[in-house]
Order: sequence, then C-alpha cells, then structure tokens
Amino acid sequence: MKTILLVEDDPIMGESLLQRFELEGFNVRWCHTLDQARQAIDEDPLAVVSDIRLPDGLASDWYVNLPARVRGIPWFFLTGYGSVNDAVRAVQAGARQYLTKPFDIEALVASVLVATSGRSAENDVVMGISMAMRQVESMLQKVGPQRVSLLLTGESGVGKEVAAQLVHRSGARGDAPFVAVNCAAIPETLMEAEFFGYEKHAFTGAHRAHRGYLERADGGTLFLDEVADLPASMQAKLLRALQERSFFRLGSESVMRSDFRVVAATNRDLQEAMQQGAFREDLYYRLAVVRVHLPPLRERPEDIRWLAEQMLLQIAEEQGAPVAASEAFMRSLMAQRWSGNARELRAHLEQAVALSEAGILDVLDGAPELAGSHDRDGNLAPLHEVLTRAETTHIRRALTTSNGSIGKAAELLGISRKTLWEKMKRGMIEAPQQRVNQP
Ligand SMILES: Nc1ncnc2c1ncn2[C@@H]1O[C@H](COP(=O)(O)OP(=O)(O)OP(=O)(O)O)[C@@H](O)[C@H]1O
Repeated sequence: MKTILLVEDDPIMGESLLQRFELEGFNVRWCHTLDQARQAIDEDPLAVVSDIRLPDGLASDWYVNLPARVRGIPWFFLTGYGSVNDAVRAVQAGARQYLTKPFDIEALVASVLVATSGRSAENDVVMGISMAMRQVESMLQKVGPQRVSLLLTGESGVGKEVAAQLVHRSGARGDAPFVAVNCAAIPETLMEAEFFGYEKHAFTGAHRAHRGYLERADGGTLFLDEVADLPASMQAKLLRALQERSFFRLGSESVMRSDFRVVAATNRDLQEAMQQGAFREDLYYRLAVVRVHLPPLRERPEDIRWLAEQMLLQIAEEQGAPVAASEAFMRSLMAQRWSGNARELRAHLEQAVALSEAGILDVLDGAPELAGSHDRDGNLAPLHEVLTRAETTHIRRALTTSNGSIGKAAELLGISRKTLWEKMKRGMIEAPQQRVNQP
C-alpha cells in the first residue's frame, strides 16, 4: 500500500494535507507528535512529510540521528520562518526538500509524486508530466518493441536523445548496443569510414581494421542525431544499406550484415529540406515510419518543475551529495522561457549547484552572476566588473546549452556570431568541446 507518513501537530494544516494526499491515491498515516512518528516510521512509508516543530521536540533533530536507511526515504520538511536552519541541517543530512510556510500544496504534492513514483513503479515517467509529453511517452513505449524506424522532431535540447534511449530500452534486450551518431559533427570525408567501417590498409592511415556505426549497432539501436546534416552522397549510401540491411567495410568485398533499428532526430524542417532538394524523400520515408514531435519546454511549463526535480536528483547522485531547492528557486525556474529547452535547464541547475553552499539552492543561486558582487572585505564591486562577470557566465551558459556550437549560442543570446566571437576572445572564454559520437 502506498503510505505517506504525515507528521503535523496543526489540525488544520494536517487535515488539508491528509485530504490532498488521499486524493492522489495515497494512504496517509497522520501523527501529531514525534513520539507517534517514531513508532510509525517502522511501517516503512514511501515518503515522509513533516513539520519541524512538534510539541515534543524538533523533527529535524530526530531525523539527523536516524540510521541512513531511514533517512534515505524521501523526507519533506515544512518549516516556519524561525526553523529554516533546522530544515537546512536536515537537508544536509539527506532530506529531500524543505518548504517554507506558507507553501504551495500543489508544489509539495508534485514533489512527493516525483519522489514516490521512482520507488514504487517500474514504468516511471521519463519524458514529462504534461499531457503532451505523456502522449509522446506512450507513443514511444508503443513503438518500442516493434523495431520500426522512428523520426523524432523538436527543437535543440528538448530531449530527443532521451526519447531515443527510452525507445531503445523498451524494445531491445538489456545489453543491446545504443550507438549515438551526431551526423553534424563528422567531417564529410570521414563519414563513410565512420558509418561502414574499414579494413586494415583500406586507405593511407588505416593502420588497423575499424568497425563502423552500423556494425556496432547490431542487435540494438542506431541513433542518428541531426540527420538533416547528412550530405547527399551519404544519404544515398545509407539508404542503400538500410534497404538491403547489408553494406561493405571500406576496402573489403565481403558483405556485412547488421540488424538494428534506426531512430533519427532533427531540429530542422525536413519537409522544407526535401522541397529544396537537400534531403532525399525516399530516405525520409524510410526513417519516418513513425514520426514523434517533442514540443518545446515553453509550451509545457508544467514540465519545468518536474524536469528540474529529476535533474537535481541526477546531479545529487552524480556528485554523491544531497541537493535541495527552495520553493522560491523553483518558482524562479518556472518564470523563465528556456529557449534552449531541457538542456539549458540542466546547464542552469548544474551551475547553480556548483555555486551553491552545500547544495542548497535559493533564488540568488538562480542568478549566480551576482555571486561576486562584493569583494572580500564586503565592499560592493564596481559595476563594470559585475557586468563583465555576468556576461561571461551567461555566455558560458549559452555555449553549454548549444552543446558548444557558437552559431547556436549566438542565436540564443540574440547577438551575431561575430559579436559572440569577439566577446569570447575578450573574456578568454573557450567553447566547450562539441559532443561527438558516443557509442
Ligand atoms: N526527460 C528528461 N529527464 C531528464 N533530463 C532530460 C530530459 N530530457 C532532456 N534532458 C536533459 O537535457 C539535455 C538535452 O537532452 P537531449 O540531448 O536528449 O536533447 P536533444 O533534443 O537530443 O538535443 P539536440 O537536438 O541538440 O541533440 C540532456 O542533458 C538530457 O539529459
């Protein structure tokens, strides 16, 4: 049974939380004192929602002294203004989040739902909780096991690769390969060799044989990102290989066979590319047996909070240290447009965590450029220094969001490529390495 432990001595607050969580289908065990809670915690609830100050003591003191296994349950603390420090201490010891009263019940419910779905259901939501993304996700799960070709469309950073991986997981054996190829990042001269592989001595510099992407994807998924960037010659060769399900390594005459599913992705308008003759129609129909469009984040604001919470959990796991965000911080995220979509959100969160104290995110961390607004003696820094720092931070953020592409970053920033170059040179900012292909 999905039980939530609610520890709250205020009868009105307790009653409304009880009703709200029951509405979500949870069974709620409501305790009014710490003493009652100490007994109820042994019933292994899915999550705990607890006030800090209770008639018989501080819930945060109780929490920090619990064994790690119990602290690993998702705990949410509700605090009045006076007990924020206690809540922060609890978060540092592993609690999921604290919300300052008066808080938004919907926000608490959304966070609890995210935290508990990961523990109870095998089929977690992966793409988003908005209606649009739920439809996307159910479509992906439906086509998963069918091994038909799939074309994912949507702006840069919306999560097309995440979608491709979901399809891969829902269709293939657990250990089947997922080979991701960024078609825009491979020089045209190397393309054939990278896709089809080559034999030793096939060309000058081929010191040993090499398995191409098609071969490596055998039994699994070949993910062709930025597929619109495939040059015409490669489009023709790829089409042939897909149709015949076979190909030759460069320098070899023996036919290679490889059985894989193709998932292609593009942020460009392929219809237009076809009309202009830049993309082959026959290849399009080969790739787009099913077409799924991922809408931009600004069209589904209800996913922002959900995504941010997923990402903060991932970041905390990667860093091996707890991360928690205040409600004000979450609201500041929801107020932004995220033209770089999930990728921009992720970059923003990583930066906020890096600049935060002990992984606790508050509104100021959402504007990290202000972090250096005082010198060591506490004096205000000159305006030009603060502005320069803000500019540098923001340019770095755009470059991360654009995956290192200067053209895209300039577009996001609303300045010309040349201006961006100049600013990067002046601020000694280097573009991060573009992600090439990760097998
Ligand atoms: N549903 C999600 N949950 C968690 N993280 C996500 C989700 N969707 C996207 N992200 C994160 O956002 C970033 C961009 O996602 P992804 O690479 O899938 O976008 P994309 O649409 O393939 O971008 P591009 O078109 O530029 O290749 C990644 O860091 C990814 O982990």
